[in-house]
Amino acid sequence: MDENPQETGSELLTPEEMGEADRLTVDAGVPGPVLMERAGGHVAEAVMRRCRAGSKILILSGPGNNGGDGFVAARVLHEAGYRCQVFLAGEVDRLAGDARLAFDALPVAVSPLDPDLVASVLPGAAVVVDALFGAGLDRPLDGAVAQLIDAVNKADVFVISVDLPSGINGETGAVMGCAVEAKETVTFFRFKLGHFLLPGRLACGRLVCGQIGIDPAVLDKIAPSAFRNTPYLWRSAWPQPALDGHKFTRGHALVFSGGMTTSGAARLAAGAALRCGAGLVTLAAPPSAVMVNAAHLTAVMLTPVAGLAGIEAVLEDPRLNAALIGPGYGVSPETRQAVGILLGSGRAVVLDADALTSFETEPQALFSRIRQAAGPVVLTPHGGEFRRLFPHLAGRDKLSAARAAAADSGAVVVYKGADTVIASPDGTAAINGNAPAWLATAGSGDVLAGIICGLLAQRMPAFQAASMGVWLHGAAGSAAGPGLIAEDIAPALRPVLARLVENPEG
Ligand SMILES: NC(=O)C1=CN([C@@H]2O[C@H](COP(=O)(O)OP(=O)(O)OC[C@H]3O[C@@H](n4cnc5c(N)ncnc54)[C@H](OP(=O)(O)O)[C@@H]3O)[C@@H](O)[C@H]2O)[C@@H](O)CC1
Ligand SMILES: [K+]
Repeated sequence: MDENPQETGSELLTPEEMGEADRLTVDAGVPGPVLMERAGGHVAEAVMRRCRAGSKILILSGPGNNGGDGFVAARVLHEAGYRCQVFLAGEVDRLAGDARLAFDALPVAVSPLDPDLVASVLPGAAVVVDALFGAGLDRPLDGAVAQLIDAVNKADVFVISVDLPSGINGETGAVMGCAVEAKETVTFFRFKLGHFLLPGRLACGRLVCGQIGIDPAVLDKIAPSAFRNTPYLWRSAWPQPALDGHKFTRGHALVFSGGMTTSGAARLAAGAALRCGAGLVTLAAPPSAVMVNAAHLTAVMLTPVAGLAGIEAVLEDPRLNAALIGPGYGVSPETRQAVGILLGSGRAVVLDADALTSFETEPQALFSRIRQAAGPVVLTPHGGEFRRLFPHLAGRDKLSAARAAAADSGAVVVYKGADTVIASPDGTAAINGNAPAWLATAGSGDVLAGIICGLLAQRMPAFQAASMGVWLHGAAGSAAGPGLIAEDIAPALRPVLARLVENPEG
């Protein structure tokens, strides 16, 4: 991503919040045309980085201010010696405000947007600037514009989208009818939610954020509650090992193993909990699975735990301060009871996989126990588990579904996927963007649950632990590279953690 993180910040805005930032800036005395001039200037610079003066550039402008940014870019590029051809979707007479001013200042003729005409000139274009629709898109695209977008997507051209690929909803990342598939997207001030939520993220190509003179102080008033999941979000809550500390100050995680033939998931999780800094990790195994676990474990400790009474007994050790249950544990009424015991124990608890599915028929029973729990709780559902626990949220976009799930359950919810959303019951949310495709492999989720449990054992607050866990998991997956299997993730945490220690910005 082409950005200076200090300048760009990690806040993710809705189009409405961006509109508010714009209004506050204009109220503070920066004229709208100045903002548009800078926005169009960033677009022109992106084109100039891509090709030389003399190249042919097609600018597709829409009827609003997104189109206005396109007109500014066209003027700047024309003045710099590029051959610009501008098309307008809509009536010239309906152009208003800043977009109208930018149109009037254009030294280039503007043609009405005829999809066939544009398609005929596409092959000769070095760059197509997509300035059709941005933040103001409020309904699905259809008709001639949809036909045009289809032609642009099929052509082998380099598309730079202004603010958002046209057709992508800036708040949800949804495709509204159809959407431009850009190679690069140039947005302004702060990234928007739709840049990071799928499928929007896939349509954006490379992301660039340019500053246009909006004072970041406006964010104090806007108070955005969604963030990119970067180290900025959680690094200050991460307790780095101190020389005068010892393993007990770094917490003791308890990971529950399934039976003899399903014990691998818990071992993956336990190893990851230890690798990410928990002082001690104990695997609690049913008697049938003690031998198989003993044959595999070295630094992770092992304790036999027989039935629910065994869980009660192991929890008598007050040093065990975080627990994970679910991976390979089995879906059953007994699992529900085991979860109930953990939630009543005051420990930080991570519920994953079978621990979630066991509550499919009575999710409200789980939520009421979570609300009574004295310790923090993190739920880590993938799409299927999410639908089982929160069927009433079907059809919602991922961010609002995750937020509602957190509010309904009282837990921090990690709604997994290529665009994992971490949501807290108070509405704060983070969207993760560093997971490589090859991280979606058997056992990967078990490792993630273990990492989060290990960070909770180190007494990180739940939202920060979950966010850091998701980020570490993605970074380790990238470090391990293609061909990765779940066993590779925990070892790959070492260089990632080393980089974080050296450079807390990651
Ligand atoms: N905020 C800022 O700080 C800054 C913002 N800037 C720029 O402004 C952009 C936002 O501008 P915007 O609000 O004018 O909206 P925009 O995306 O141009 O679309 C609105 C037009 O589209 C139309 N329309 C909508 N849906 C449609 C559909 N499906 N099919 C057909 N038509 C449809 C709608 O028409 P109507 O509903 O009236 O029929 C209206 O005419 C933003 O993305 C950024 O690029 C920069 O200049 C820097 C400062
Ligand atoms: K656009």
